[in-house]
Amino acid sequence: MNTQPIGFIDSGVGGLTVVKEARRQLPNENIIFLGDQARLPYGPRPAAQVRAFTWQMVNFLLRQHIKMLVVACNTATGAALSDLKAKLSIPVVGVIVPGARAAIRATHTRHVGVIATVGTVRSDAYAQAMHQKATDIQVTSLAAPKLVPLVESNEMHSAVAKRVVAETLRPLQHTDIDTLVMGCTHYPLLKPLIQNVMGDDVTLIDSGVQTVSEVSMLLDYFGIAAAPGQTSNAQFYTTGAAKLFNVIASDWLGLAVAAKHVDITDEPQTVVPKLPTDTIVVASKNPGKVKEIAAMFATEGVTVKSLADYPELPDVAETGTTFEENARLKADGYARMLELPVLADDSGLMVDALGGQPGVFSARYAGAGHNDAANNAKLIAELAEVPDAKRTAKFVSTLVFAKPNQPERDLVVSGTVSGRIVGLPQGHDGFGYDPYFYVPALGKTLAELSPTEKNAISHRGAALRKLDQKWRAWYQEDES
Ligand SMILES: O=c1nc[nH]c2c1ncn2[C@H]1C[C@H](O)[C@@H](COP(=O)(O)OP(=O)(O)OP(=O)(O)O)O1
Ligand SMILES: [Mg+2]
Repeated sequence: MNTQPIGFIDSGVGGLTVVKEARRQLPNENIIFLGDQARLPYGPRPAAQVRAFTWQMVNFLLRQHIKMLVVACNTATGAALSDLKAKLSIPVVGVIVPGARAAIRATHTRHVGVIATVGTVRSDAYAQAMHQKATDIQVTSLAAPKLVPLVESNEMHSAVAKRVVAETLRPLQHTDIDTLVMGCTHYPLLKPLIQNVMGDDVTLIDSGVQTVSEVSMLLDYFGIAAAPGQTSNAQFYTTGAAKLFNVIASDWLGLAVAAKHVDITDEPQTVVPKLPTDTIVVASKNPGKVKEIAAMFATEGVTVKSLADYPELPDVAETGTTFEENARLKADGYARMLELPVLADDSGLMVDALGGQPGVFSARYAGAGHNDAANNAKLIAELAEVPDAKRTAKFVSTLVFAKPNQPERDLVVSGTVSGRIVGLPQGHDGFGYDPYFYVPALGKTLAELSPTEKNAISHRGAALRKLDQKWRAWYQEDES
C-alpha cells in the first residue's frame, strides 16, 4: 500500500476534468494537481517549449514525491510524453492513447472526429494512436483554439460560449462522424454545448475518464495503490492567480478548493539526472540531528551516513564565531578528509534575555565535557529570575553542503524557529534543549513532537526545505 500522491499536470484548469474523474474512480488516492496558468495556453506554442514547461511542472511535482504522473493535458502529452516516459522511473500516463482507444471502441461508422488545440492537431497524435491499433479508422481533426480561453475565463455557460462552440464545430456537422474525441482536457467543461451542436447520435469521448481507468489499472499492476478506506486529500497548485482557479475548480469539483500559487520558472527544463552517488555523509556526531536530517532524505532513496560510520576521523574544531562559519568548517573539513560530498549543520539556541547566548556555544554552554543535561541545567539557572513573558528564544540551524576540495562552491541555507524557554522539561523526544523549548502555536515543547512533526516547524526543518529546493541542481553543477 502506497500513500504517496499521484501527480496531475495541465496548462490550466482543464486537467481538473481528469482529477474529478480520479476522485470518483479512485477515492482512496492522494492527489496533487499543478496547473501552469501563468503560461497558458500551451496549444499554440512550439513543441520544444511545451516540453520544457512540462518538465518544469514535473520537476516541481517530483519533489512532492509523487508515485505516478498523469499528463492531464493533450498538448503536453503530444509534445512530451515519450520523453517523460523514457527518463522518469515512475509510471507516466498521458491522455491521448486512452482517448484513442475509447474512440475505436465506440465508433461504428469508423469515422472519428477529434477536436483539439493547434499543438495537438499539428502533432497528429490522435490519428497516429488510432492507426496504430486500427488502420481502417478515418480521423478528421479540427483545431479549436477558441475553446480553452472560454473555459479559463469561466465563460462556459454564456451565450458567447454557445455561439463559439457552434461556429467551431460547424465543419464536423453533417458528416458520418459518429464519435468525437474531446482532445483537450478543457473541453469536457463545455460538454453540454458540444453535445447540443453535434446531436445525440454522436458519442463524445472524454479522454480523462479513460485515462483514469488506465491509472487505476497501473496502480494495481505496479502494486502502488493506496489502502482502502484511508482519508485521501487533494492539493492544488497554480502558477497563475489562485482566485479564479479556486472559483472554477470549486464549482467543477463540488469541493472547496484553496490552491497555492507557485513559481516554477526556475525549475530545470529537463530531467534532473540521477545522483552520481546514493550516499550523503552528514558531518555530525549528534545522533538527534542525524535522525532529523535522514528523515528528510528518506523518500529520496538516498542513504545518509554520519560521522559514527567513520570513527577513525579526527575532530574538526568549531572555532568560528557564527553558525555559518562553524558549519563551513565542519562541511569543508570532513569533505576534504572523506573525499565525499558532506552536509554539516551548525545550530544553537539564542535566548533574548541572555543577549542571544548560548548561540554558537550551545553545545559547550556548561563548559568542556558538556552534555545536554548540564547545558539545560545552566540555561534554567541563568533564567531563574526571568519572568515567562521575557523568556523568548529562537533556534537557528545553518546547513552547509560541501563538495570535496571546492569550499568556494558550498551551498548554504538557514532556518529558525521562535519559542519560549519553560522552567520545567516537557516531553522525551528530540534532543538537546528540546524539552525546554516551548512553541506557543502548538502548545507543546519540541520534545513532545515526533521527528516529522518537529521537522515541519523546526529551524532544521526550515533549512532542510530550502536545501531540498537547491541541492540537486547544485550537486549536478560542473566544476568549471
Ligand atoms: O533541534 C534542536 N533541539 C535541541 N537542541 C538543539 C537543536 N539544534 C541544536 N541544538 C543544540 C544542541 C547542541 O547543544 C547545539 C548544537 O551544537 P552543534 O555544534 O551545532 O552540534 P553538536 O555539537 O551537537 O553536533 P555536531 O557539531 O557534531 O553536528 O545546539
Ligand atoms: Mg558541535
